[in-house]
Amino acid sequence: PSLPAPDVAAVAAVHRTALSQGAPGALTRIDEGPRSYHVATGEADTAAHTPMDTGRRFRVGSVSKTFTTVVLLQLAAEGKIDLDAPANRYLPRPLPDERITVRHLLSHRSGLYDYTNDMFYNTVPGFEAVRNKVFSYQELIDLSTAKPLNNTPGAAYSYSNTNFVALGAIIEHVTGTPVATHYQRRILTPLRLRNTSYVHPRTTISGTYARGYLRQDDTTLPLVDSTEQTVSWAQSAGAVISNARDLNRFFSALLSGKLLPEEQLREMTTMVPVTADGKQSYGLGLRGRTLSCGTTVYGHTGTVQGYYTYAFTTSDGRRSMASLANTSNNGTVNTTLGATLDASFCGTDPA
Ligand SMILES: C[C@@H](NC(=O)[C@@H](C)NC(=O)CCCC[C@H](NC(=O)C[NH3+])C(=O)[O-])C(=O)O
Repeated sequence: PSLPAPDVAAVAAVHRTALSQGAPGALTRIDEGPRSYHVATGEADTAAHTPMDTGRRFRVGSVSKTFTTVVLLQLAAEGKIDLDAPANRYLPRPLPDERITVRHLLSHRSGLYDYTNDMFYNTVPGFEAVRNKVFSYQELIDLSTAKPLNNTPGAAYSYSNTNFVALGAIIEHVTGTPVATHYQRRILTPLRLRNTSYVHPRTTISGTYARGYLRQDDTTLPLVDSTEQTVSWAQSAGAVISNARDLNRFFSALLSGKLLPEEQLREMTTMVPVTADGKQSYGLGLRGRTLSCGTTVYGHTGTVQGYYTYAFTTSDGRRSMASLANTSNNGTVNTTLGATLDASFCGTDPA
């Protein structure tokens, strides 16, 4: 079934609303076969007054979780990891509950506490305390396991960055190779994602990029430029840098079966509802959203200081969209930006 054409005017209206709610800039790129649609609004750099453009790189936050999942599931397809084995079989130091499986980590059902709740309770002080820090996976896991599990392993969906830090530790312990190398060899090189990188613990973004601006908890105070940071607090859960074109290519390739064997892609896209209305779901490192027109799209969202990302594609990978607003700690902007999905895939302005 062919989708209605993207409503580019509606995307631009969503951007304008996001700017009115405090985002310095926004970009959306839609790719469908040889066609691409571009909408860029506001500024990529508020000091230099550089206009936003859709080619700029940015920190993608939890969209990184889907990259980590592709590596993990390729290892599963190679027989190196059993998704239903205890995660402890593959970790250098055990998690506190043997019942936690690799699949629980991939689907946010382990119960492991999310250490970022404490780390960023006070947004800017929390960020300033870690922006130049380098953590080991174990240090982050230890921050989590200092607190009790949220739930019995497998009993419930409970989003936690700890899950994907543990998966990064598993990938490196099982293969002896850094996650960065796996991203490069298994995803970035084959798909020619030349604007995507994993440069942890380097704090700078190379090439042409959008600067990110973190809103303070006291919203009357000016935005904080949060562009340079290690993102070591997230790593395999959130430290990838990319741009809209590369994200669209990544998700299109993933959903059209170019990155995983059928068996693993089926496991990844076996979705569990995570909202009462059933419109939002989670599979393995993958979010599902059913839009106002009934179309379900697959991808991930991302939040890292100064950057909100949406990156989604259709079930056949035919049409993909990536949107960025270069602010964060602003839930209104994050919700507003999500309306680019309806405009891009349903061709309507959901307002
Ligand atoms: C939700 C999102 N998750 C992610 O992208 C991960 C990597 N980010 C976080 O857990 C947010 C950390 C705090 C951000 C900070 N907030 C605060 O400091 C709040 N006190 C900010 O908004 O920049 C996802 O999966 O879509």
